[in-house]
Amino acid sequence: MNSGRLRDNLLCNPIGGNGTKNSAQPTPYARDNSTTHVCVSPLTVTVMVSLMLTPLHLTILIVPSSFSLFSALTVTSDLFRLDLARSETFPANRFHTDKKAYWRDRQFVALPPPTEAARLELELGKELGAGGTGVVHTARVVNQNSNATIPSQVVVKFARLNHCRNLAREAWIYERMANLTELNGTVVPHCYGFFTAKLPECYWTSSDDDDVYGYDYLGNNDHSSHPKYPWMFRSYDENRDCDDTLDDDRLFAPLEDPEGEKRRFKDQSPWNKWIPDPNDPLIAVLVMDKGGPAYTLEDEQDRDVRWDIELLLQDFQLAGIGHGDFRMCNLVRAPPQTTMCSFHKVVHQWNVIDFNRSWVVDLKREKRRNYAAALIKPMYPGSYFHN
Ligand SMILES: Nc1ncnc2c1ncn2[C@@H]1O[C@H](COP(=O)(O)OP(=O)(O)OP(=O)(O)O)[C@@H](O)[C@H]1O
Repeated sequence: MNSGRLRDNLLCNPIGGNGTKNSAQPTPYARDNSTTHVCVSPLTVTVMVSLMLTPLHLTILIVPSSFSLFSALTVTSDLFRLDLARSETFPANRFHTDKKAYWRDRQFVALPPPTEAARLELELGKELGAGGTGVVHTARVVNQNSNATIPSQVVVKFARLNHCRNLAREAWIYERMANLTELNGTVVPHCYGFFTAKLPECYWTSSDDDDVYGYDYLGNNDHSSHPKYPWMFRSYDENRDCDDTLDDDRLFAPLEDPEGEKRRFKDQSPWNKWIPDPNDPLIAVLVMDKGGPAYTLEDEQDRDVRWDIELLLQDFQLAGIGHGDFRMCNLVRAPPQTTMCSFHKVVHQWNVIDFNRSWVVDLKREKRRNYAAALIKPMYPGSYFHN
């Protein structure tokens, strides 16, 4: 069962107890549909001790994060030029394991996007992959005027036109990881920000007249598996009028009004009630480091690979981030510029991507921290992971 399903179970069936010790289990935790059994391995013990002794991987970083380096982005291709601005991300509600509900929390807010930061210019390359939310392309860095060194190749994840809200959520997870944890650049690719632009403001560079006059830019009638523009609907996009529901949309327990100034909570976010507007379509993208090939069953035969994945899952546990969709396709070889994980003192060989289904707990405020940490850890390897 993936961690999202496990959390759903918790919401439906309150579970008692912290689990049982079972040294015969090959993986740190074993779970079934009706109850939760938490099996303790040496790695689990490390997490538990860490939860008592360390600041939970949640350190306020003093250096400006990669997420705030740029306030403007230009993406060019043979067909178009897009000028995008940094946009506000979409905060999640806190998942409160004691209350068994999502909860509005004063620390779960979006940061104001930088307006006077540097500009990044990219030339779009080939498509790397596509999924439920978007399409990912390689891109060459043509120019950038920040003081930071960034790799010459990055990736751009385009939301399809109906999935900008989901991408804004993924962006918030990257923003949170970049500002409150050491995960970016060690177990997830560095993310260089979340940018949006209105499609009508796009500049068409194609010399083909059909592209300029009367072309179906939304892809409503394009049924090919690789539509011409990355934001276009794909044949498998069933619901084009709204984005997919997120977990904390349906399980939010309202709180009292927030105190003080207007804060950027989930329910006050402009993304909360966002629906795609076919007459004024929005383009939304994330820019991040390029990882290598995705995990395969062959990789799984390697004990060192399995160990590295166990360690990086531990990093997520300590940061309080449940992935929600932990599958083979969401594990990629770490980018070459990956830095050492300060907790394990190794450079992880793998990185986790795709966070639009993620959920966040604040472990230091959970009454049953070990239980919450166990809940965060997805089954690895397992049938859901092999999907
Ligand atoms: N940073 C990256 N480095 C290398 N490859 C990547 C990166 N990000 C995405 N990809 C590739 O693009 C594919 C699609 O990306 P991603 O999973 O983020 O899209 P999605 O639309 O959110 O998919 P899903 O249906 O799983 O939600 C990945 O499976 C992977 O092959």
